[in-house]
Amino acid sequence: MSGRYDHLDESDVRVRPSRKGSRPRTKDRPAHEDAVLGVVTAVDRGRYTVRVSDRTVVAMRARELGRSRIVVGDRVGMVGDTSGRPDTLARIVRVEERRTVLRRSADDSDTVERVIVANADQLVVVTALADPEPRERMVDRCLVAAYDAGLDPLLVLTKADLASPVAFLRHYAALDVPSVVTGTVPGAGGDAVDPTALERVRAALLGRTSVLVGHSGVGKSTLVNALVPDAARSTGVVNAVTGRGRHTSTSAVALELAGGGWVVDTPGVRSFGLGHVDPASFVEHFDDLAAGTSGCPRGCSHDEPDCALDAWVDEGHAGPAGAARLESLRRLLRSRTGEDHG
Ligand SMILES: Nc1nc2c(ncn2[C@@H]2O[C@H](COP(=O)(O)OP(=O)(O)OP(=O)(O)O)[C@@H](O)[C@H]2O)c(=O)[nH]1
Ligand SMILES: [Zn+2]
Repeated sequence: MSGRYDHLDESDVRVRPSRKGSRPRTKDRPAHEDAVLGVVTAVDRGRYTVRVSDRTVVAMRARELGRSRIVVGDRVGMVGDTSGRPDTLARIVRVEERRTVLRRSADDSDTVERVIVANADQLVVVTALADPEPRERMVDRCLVAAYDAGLDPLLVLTKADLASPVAFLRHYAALDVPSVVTGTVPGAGGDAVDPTALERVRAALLGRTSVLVGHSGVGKSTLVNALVPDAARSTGVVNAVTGRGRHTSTSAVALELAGGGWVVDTPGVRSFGLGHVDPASFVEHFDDLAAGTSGCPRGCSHDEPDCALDAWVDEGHAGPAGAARLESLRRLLRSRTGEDHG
Protein backbone atom coordinates (compact mmCIF):
# COMPACT_ATOMS: atom_id res chain seq x y z
CA MET A 1 0.00 0.00 0.00
CA SER A 2 1.03 3.55 -0.58
CA GLY A 3 2.47 5.33 2.42
CA ARG A 4 0.36 8.30 1.53
CA TYR A 5 -2.46 7.16 3.78
CA ASP A 6 -0.33 6.14 6.72
CA HIS A 7 -1.50 9.11 8.73
CA LEU A 8 -5.12 8.29 8.16
CA ASP A 9 -7.23 5.81 9.97
CA GLU A 10 -10.69 4.81 8.86
CA SER A 11 -12.43 7.51 10.79
CA ASP A 12 -10.37 10.15 9.02
CA VAL A 13 -11.48 9.13 5.60
CA ARG A 14 -14.36 11.19 4.43
CA VAL A 15 -17.17 8.97 3.36
CA ARG A 16 -19.48 10.57 0.90
CA PRO A 17 -21.00 9.47 -2.34
CA SER A 18 -19.31 11.03 -5.30
CA ARG A 19 -21.41 13.34 -7.40
CA LYS A 20 -22.72 11.92 -10.55
CA GLY A 21 -20.64 12.94 -13.51
CA SER A 22 -17.67 14.19 -11.50
CA ARG A 23 -14.55 14.46 -13.64
CA PRO A 24 -11.47 12.34 -13.09
CA ARG A 25 -8.94 14.14 -10.96
CA THR A 26 -5.70 15.41 -12.31
CA LYS A 27 -2.70 13.19 -11.83
CA ASP A 28 -0.85 15.30 -9.28
CA ARG A 29 -3.60 15.43 -6.70
CA PRO A 30 -3.51 12.75 -3.98
CA ALA A 31 -5.05 9.68 -5.54
CA HIS A 32 -8.60 9.02 -4.45
CA GLU A 33 -8.51 10.81 -1.15
CA ASP A 34 -12.30 10.73 -1.19
CA ALA A 35 -12.54 6.97 -1.68
CA VAL A 36 -15.51 5.37 0.05
CA LEU A 37 -14.58 2.44 2.29
CA GLY A 38 -16.44 -0.86 2.40
CA VAL A 39 -16.10 -4.59 2.94
CA VAL A 40 -16.23 -7.06 0.05
CA THR A 41 -19.03 -9.56 0.68
CA ALA A 42 -19.12 -11.47 -2.60
CA VAL A 43 -17.09 -11.88 -5.75
CA ASP A 44 -18.68 -13.04 -8.95
CA ARG A 45 -17.06 -12.88 -12.37
CA GLY A 46 -15.22 -9.63 -11.89
CA ARG A 47 -18.04 -7.95 -10.00
CA TYR A 48 -17.50 -7.21 -6.33
CA THR A 49 -20.35 -6.73 -3.90
CA VAL A 50 -19.23 -4.25 -1.27
CA ARG A 51 -21.03 -3.36 1.92
CA VAL A 52 -20.71 0.28 2.90
CA SER A 53 -22.22 1.39 6.22
CA ASP A 54 -25.80 1.64 5.06
CA ARG A 55 -25.82 0.30 1.53
CA THR A 56 -24.53 -2.30 -0.84
CA VAL A 57 -22.43 -1.20 -3.79
CA VAL A 58 -21.44 -3.20 -6.85
CA ALA A 59 -17.94 -2.45 -8.04
CA MET A 60 -15.29 -3.49 -10.50
CA ARG A 61 -11.59 -3.26 -9.93
CA ALA A 62 -9.69 -0.28 -11.27
CA ARG A 63 -7.03 -1.15 -13.79
CA GLU A 64 -4.42 0.56 -11.62
CA LEU A 65 -4.74 -2.24 -9.05
CA GLY A 66 -2.79 -4.55 -11.31
CA ARG A 67 -3.17 -8.27 -10.83
CA SER A 68 -3.61 -8.43 -7.07
CA ARG A 69 -6.67 -10.43 -6.11
CA ILE A 70 -9.54 -9.00 -4.13
CA VAL A 71 -11.39 -11.49 -1.94
CA VAL A 72 -14.34 -11.63 0.43
CA GLY A 73 -13.49 -9.78 3.63
CA ASP A 74 -11.16 -7.32 1.96
CA ARG A 75 -11.58 -3.71 3.02
CA VAL A 76 -11.54 -1.61 -0.08
CA GLY A 77 -11.70 2.01 -1.13
CA MET A 78 -14.01 2.88 -4.03
CA VAL A 79 -14.58 5.85 -6.30
CA GLY A 80 -17.10 6.54 -9.01
CA ASP A 81 -20.78 5.93 -8.44
CA THR A 82 -20.91 4.47 -4.93
CA SER A 83 -24.59 5.26 -4.44
CA GLY A 84 -25.57 1.61 -4.58
CA ARG A 85 -28.50 2.42 -6.84
CA PRO A 86 -29.52 -0.22 -9.38
CA ASP A 87 -27.30 -0.48 -12.45
CA THR A 88 -24.50 1.63 -10.99
CA LEU A 89 -20.93 0.46 -10.84
CA ALA A 90 -18.17 1.81 -8.61
CA ARG A 91 -14.43 1.27 -9.03
CA ILE A 92 -12.22 -0.29 -6.37
CA VAL A 93 -9.05 1.77 -6.26
CA ARG A 94 -7.34 0.34 -3.23
CA VAL A 95 -7.30 -2.64 -0.91
CA GLU A 96 -6.41 -2.12 2.74
CA GLU A 97 -3.73 -4.26 4.29
CA ARG A 98 -5.15 -7.62 5.43
CA ARG A 99 -5.20 -8.47 9.11
CA THR A 100 -5.52 -12.21 8.47
CA VAL A 101 -5.64 -14.38 5.37
CA LEU A 102 -7.19 -17.79 5.02
CA ARG A 103 -5.60 -19.63 2.12
CA ARG A 104 -6.12 -22.83 0.35
CA SER A 105 -4.08 -24.68 -2.18
CA ALA A 106 -5.66 -27.31 -4.35
CA ASP A 107 -3.74 -30.04 -2.55
CA ASP A 108 -0.75 -30.51 -0.29
CA SER A 109 1.81 -30.58 -3.08
CA ASP A 110 0.35 -27.54 -4.78
CA THR A 111 2.44 -24.47 -4.10
CA VAL A 112 -0.06 -22.09 -5.65
CA GLU A 113 -2.08 -20.80 -2.78
CA ARG A 114 -5.17 -18.75 -3.12
CA VAL A 115 -6.41 -16.45 -0.47
CA ILE A 116 -10.06 -17.31 0.02
CA VAL A 117 -11.06 -14.93 2.82
CA ALA A 118 -9.36 -11.84 4.23
CA ASN A 119 -9.68 -10.32 7.70
CA ALA A 120 -11.59 -13.18 9.32
CA ASP A 121 -11.32 -13.69 13.09
CA GLN A 122 -12.59 -17.20 13.49
CA LEU A 123 -12.71 -20.48 11.58
CA VAL A 124 -15.86 -22.40 12.40
CA VAL A 125 -15.56 -26.08 11.65
CA VAL A 126 -19.04 -27.51 11.26
CA THR A 127 -19.21 -31.24 11.88
CA ALA A 128 -22.19 -33.54 12.26
CA LEU A 129 -22.14 -35.94 15.21
CA ALA A 130 -23.87 -38.50 13.01
CA ASP A 131 -25.19 -38.82 9.47
CA PRO A 132 -22.52 -38.28 8.21
CA GLU A 133 -20.14 -39.58 10.88
CA PRO A 134 -17.65 -37.02 12.17
CA ARG A 135 -14.35 -37.04 10.34
CA GLU A 136 -11.73 -36.33 12.91
CA ARG A 137 -8.95 -36.06 10.40
CA MET A 138 -10.74 -33.46 8.38
CA VAL A 139 -11.44 -31.49 11.54
CA ASP A 140 -7.75 -31.74 12.47
CA ARG A 141 -6.77 -30.35 9.11
CA CYS A 142 -9.16 -27.44 9.51
CA LEU A 143 -7.67 -26.71 12.93
CA VAL A 144 -4.18 -26.65 11.44
CA ALA A 145 -5.40 -24.24 8.76
CA ALA A 146 -7.02 -22.04 11.42
CA TYR A 147 -3.96 -21.84 13.65
CA ASP A 148 -1.75 -21.26 10.65
CA ALA A 149 -3.93 -18.41 9.40
CA GLY A 150 -4.10 -16.77 12.82
CA LEU A 151 -7.82 -17.46 13.20
CA ASP A 152 -9.44 -18.73 16.37
CA PRO A 153 -10.96 -22.15 15.80
CA LEU A 154 -14.49 -23.00 16.90
CA LEU A 155 -16.11 -26.42 16.59
CA VAL A 156 -19.80 -26.43 15.87
CA LEU A 157 -21.19 -29.93 16.30
CA THR A 158 -24.54 -30.46 14.64
CA LYS A 159 -27.14 -33.23 14.86
CA ALA A 160 -26.79 -33.65 18.61
CA ASP A 161 -30.36 -34.91 18.41
CA LEU A 162 -28.91 -38.00 16.70
CA ALA A 163 -25.73 -38.68 18.70
CA SER A 164 -23.84 -37.53 21.79
CA PRO A 165 -20.87 -35.19 21.40
CA VAL A 166 -18.95 -36.67 24.36
CA ALA A 167 -16.75 -39.17 22.52
CA PHE A 168 -15.92 -36.75 19.74
CA LEU A 169 -15.08 -33.89 22.07
CA ARG A 170 -12.64 -36.10 23.95
CA HIS A 171 -10.28 -35.84 20.96
CA TYR A 172 -10.13 -32.08 21.32
CA ALA A 173 -10.01 -31.70 25.09
CA ALA A 174 -6.23 -31.18 25.16
CA LEU A 175 -6.41 -28.52 22.47
CA ASP A 176 -8.79 -26.26 24.36
CA VAL A 177 -10.80 -25.65 21.21
CA PRO A 178 -14.10 -24.03 22.08
CA SER A 179 -17.15 -25.91 20.89
CA VAL A 180 -20.86 -25.36 20.54
CA VAL A 181 -23.26 -28.25 20.21
CA THR A 182 -26.43 -27.83 18.20
CA GLY A 183 -29.21 -29.90 16.74
CA THR A 184 -32.67 -29.72 15.36
CA VAL A 185 -35.86 -30.05 17.33
CA PRO A 186 -36.83 -33.73 17.33
CA GLY A 187 -39.99 -34.37 15.39
CA ALA A 188 -40.06 -30.87 13.90
CA GLY A 189 -38.38 -31.77 10.63
CA GLY A 190 -34.69 -31.53 9.79
CA ASP A 191 -34.63 -27.78 9.38
CA ALA A 192 -35.89 -26.52 12.75
CA VAL A 193 -32.70 -25.72 14.65
CA ASP A 194 -33.14 -25.91 18.39
CA PRO A 195 -33.64 -22.27 19.48
CA THR A 196 -31.46 -22.51 22.61
CA ALA A 197 -28.64 -24.09 20.66
CA LEU A 198 -29.00 -21.49 17.93
CA GLU A 199 -28.60 -18.72 20.49
CA ARG A 200 -25.37 -20.34 21.70
CA VAL A 201 -24.05 -20.43 18.14
CA ARG A 202 -25.12 -16.84 17.60
CA ALA A 203 -23.36 -15.73 20.78
CA ALA A 204 -20.14 -17.37 19.63
CA LEU A 205 -20.29 -15.50 16.32
CA LEU A 206 -21.47 -12.11 17.53
CA GLY A 207 -19.31 -9.18 16.48
CA ARG A 208 -16.76 -11.35 14.72
CA THR A 209 -16.05 -12.39 11.16
CA SER A 210 -16.41 -16.16 11.12
CA VAL A 211 -15.63 -18.44 8.21
CA LEU A 212 -17.76 -21.59 8.14
CA VAL A 213 -16.32 -24.76 6.68
CA GLY A 214 -17.82 -28.20 6.68
CA HIS A 215 -18.25 -31.35 4.74
CA SER A 216 -21.31 -31.92 2.62
CA GLY A 217 -24.42 -32.86 4.57
CA VAL A 218 -23.26 -31.72 8.00
CA GLY A 219 -26.00 -29.10 8.21
CA LYS A 220 -24.05 -25.97 7.36
CA SER A 221 -26.78 -24.55 5.14
CA THR A 222 -29.40 -25.35 7.75
CA LEU A 223 -27.37 -23.39 10.27
CA VAL A 224 -26.65 -20.45 7.96
CA ASN A 225 -30.32 -20.20 7.04
CA ALA A 226 -31.28 -20.19 10.71
CA LEU A 227 -28.65 -17.56 11.55
CA VAL A 228 -29.34 -15.34 8.56
CA PRO A 229 -32.93 -15.98 7.53
CA ASP A 230 -32.69 -13.75 4.48
CA ALA A 231 -29.36 -15.25 3.37
CA ALA A 232 -30.69 -16.11 -0.04
CA ARG A 233 -31.99 -12.63 -0.58
CA SER A 234 -28.92 -10.85 0.72
CA THR A 235 -26.60 -12.77 -1.56
CA GLY A 236 -28.91 -12.16 -4.48
CA VAL A 237 -28.05 -15.56 -5.81
CA VAL A 238 -30.79 -18.15 -5.86
CA ASN A 239 -30.41 -21.44 -7.58
CA ALA A 240 -32.78 -21.39 -10.50
CA VAL A 241 -33.45 -25.10 -10.19
CA THR A 242 -34.03 -25.56 -6.47
CA GLY A 243 -35.01 -21.98 -5.67
CA ARG A 244 -33.55 -22.63 -2.25
CA GLY A 245 -31.06 -19.85 -2.11
CA ARG A 246 -28.06 -22.01 -2.74
CA HIS A 247 -25.06 -20.23 -4.08
CA THR A 248 -24.53 -20.99 -7.68
CA SER A 249 -20.89 -20.01 -7.51
CA THR A 250 -18.35 -21.83 -5.42
CA SER A 251 -16.75 -18.71 -4.04
CA ALA A 252 -17.14 -17.47 -0.51
CA VAL A 253 -19.91 -15.10 0.45
CA ALA A 254 -20.22 -12.96 3.58
CA LEU A 255 -23.58 -12.63 5.29
CA GLU A 256 -24.26 -9.98 7.90
CA LEU A 257 -25.55 -11.14 11.28
CA ALA A 258 -28.30 -9.22 12.99
CA GLY A 259 -26.60 -7.62 15.97
CA GLY A 260 -23.20 -7.39 14.29
CA GLY A 261 -20.64 -9.66 12.76
CA TRP A 262 -20.28 -11.63 9.58
CA VAL A 263 -20.67 -15.25 8.65
CA VAL A 264 -18.63 -16.25 5.63
CA ASP A 265 -19.98 -19.31 3.89
CA THR A 266 -17.52 -21.19 1.72
CA PRO A 267 -19.60 -23.51 -0.45
CA GLY A 268 -16.73 -24.84 -2.52
CA VAL A 269 -14.20 -25.30 0.26
CA ARG A 270 -14.06 -28.76 1.77
CA SER A 271 -10.45 -28.89 2.83
CA PHE A 272 -7.24 -26.97 2.94
CA GLY A 273 -3.94 -27.84 1.34
CA LEU A 274 -1.46 -27.72 4.18
CA GLY A 275 1.79 -28.28 2.34
CA HIS A 276 3.09 -24.87 3.38
CA VAL A 277 2.65 -25.43 7.12
CA ASP A 278 6.05 -25.77 8.74
CA PRO A 279 6.36 -27.79 12.02
CA ALA A 280 8.81 -25.33 13.54
CA SER A 281 6.42 -22.40 13.26
CA PHE A 282 3.32 -24.48 13.95
CA VAL A 283 4.55 -25.50 17.41
CA GLU A 284 4.55 -21.80 18.30
CA HIS A 285 0.78 -22.07 18.63
CA PHE A 286 1.36 -24.34 21.63
CA ASP A 287 2.89 -21.97 24.18
CA ASP A 288 3.51 -24.70 26.72
CA LEU A 289 5.44 -26.83 24.23
CA ALA A 290 7.19 -24.22 22.09
CA ALA A 291 9.64 -23.44 24.90
CA GLY A 292 10.72 -27.08 24.97
CA THR A 293 11.91 -27.16 21.38
CA SER A 294 15.25 -25.48 22.05
CA GLY A 295 16.78 -28.91 22.63
CA CYS A 296 15.47 -30.29 19.33
CA PRO A 297 17.78 -31.18 16.45
CA ARG A 298 17.87 -28.63 13.65
CA GLY A 299 14.84 -28.96 11.39
CA CYS A 300 13.05 -31.21 13.89
CA SER A 301 9.62 -32.34 12.73
CA HIS A 302 8.65 -32.63 16.42
CA ASP A 303 7.43 -36.10 15.54
CA GLU A 304 10.67 -38.07 15.55
CA PRO A 305 12.75 -40.01 18.12
CA ASP A 306 15.24 -37.18 18.76
CA CYS A 307 12.57 -34.58 19.41
CA ALA A 308 13.22 -32.89 22.76
CA LEU A 309 9.53 -32.49 23.49
CA ASP A 310 9.14 -35.98 24.99
CA ALA A 311 11.66 -35.22 27.71
CA TRP A 312 10.20 -31.74 28.17
CA VAL A 313 6.78 -33.22 28.83
CA ASP A 314 8.13 -36.08 30.97
CA GLU A 315 9.88 -33.56 33.18
CA GLY A 316 6.54 -31.85 33.74
CA HIS A 317 7.37 -28.55 32.06
CA ALA A 318 4.11 -28.57 30.12
CA GLY A 319 1.96 -29.36 33.14
CA PRO A 320 -0.32 -32.29 33.81
CA ALA A 321 -1.89 -32.09 30.34
CA GLY A 322 1.52 -32.03 28.67
CA ALA A 323 1.47 -35.56 27.31
CA ALA A 324 -2.00 -35.15 25.84
CA ARG A 325 -1.02 -31.77 24.38
CA LEU A 326 2.05 -33.24 22.72
CA GLU A 327 0.03 -36.11 21.31
CA SER A 328 -2.51 -33.63 19.95
CA LEU A 329 0.22 -31.48 18.43
CA ARG A 330 1.67 -34.51 16.70
CA ARG A 331 -1.71 -35.65 15.47
CA LEU A 332 -2.31 -32.24 13.93
CA LEU A 333 1.14 -32.22 12.35
CA ARG A 334 0.48 -35.66 10.84
CA SER A 335 -2.85 -34.50 9.46
CA ARG A 336 -0.92 -32.17 7.14
CA THR A 337 0.12 -35.05 4.96
CA GLY A 338 -1.63 -38.09 3.60
CA GLU A 339 -4.37 -38.93 1.25
CA ASP A 340 -7.55 -38.08 3.09
CA HIS A 341 -8.38 -34.52 2.29
CA GLY A 342 -11.75 -34.83 3.94
N1 LIG B 1 -31.31 -34.57 12.69
C1 LIG B 1 -30.75 -33.46 12.23
N2 LIG B 1 -30.73 -33.20 10.90
C2 LIG B 1 -30.15 -32.06 10.48
C3 LIG B 1 -29.55 -31.13 11.38
N3 LIG B 1 -29.05 -30.10 10.65
C4 LIG B 1 -29.31 -30.40 9.36
N4 LIG B 1 -29.96 -31.56 9.25
C5 LIG B 1 -30.38 -32.23 7.99
O1 LIG B 1 -29.19 -32.72 7.37
C6 LIG B 1 -29.30 -32.62 5.95
C7 LIG B 1 -28.13 -31.80 5.38
O2 LIG B 1 -28.25 -30.47 5.84
P1 LIG B 1 -27.69 -29.22 5.00
O3 LIG B 1 -27.91 -28.02 5.85
O4 LIG B 1 -28.24 -29.21 3.63
O5 LIG B 1 -26.16 -29.63 4.94
P2 LIG B 1 -24.93 -28.87 4.30
O6 LIG B 1 -23.83 -28.99 5.28
O7 LIG B 1 -25.29 -27.53 3.87
O8 LIG B 1 -24.59 -29.80 3.09
P3 LIG B 1 -24.48 -29.42 1.55
O9 LIG B 1 -25.82 -28.88 1.21
O10 LIG B 1 -24.19 -30.73 0.89
O11 LIG B 1 -23.37 -28.44 1.47
C8 LIG B 1 -30.65 -31.98 5.67
O12 LIG B 1 -31.53 -33.03 5.39
C9 LIG B 1 -31.02 -31.31 6.99
O13 LIG B 1 -32.40 -31.24 7.17
C10 LIG B 1 -29.58 -31.43 12.78
O14 LIG B 1 -29.07 -30.70 13.63
N5 LIG B 1 -30.18 -32.61 13.14
ZN1 LIG C 1 11.23 -31.49 18.15
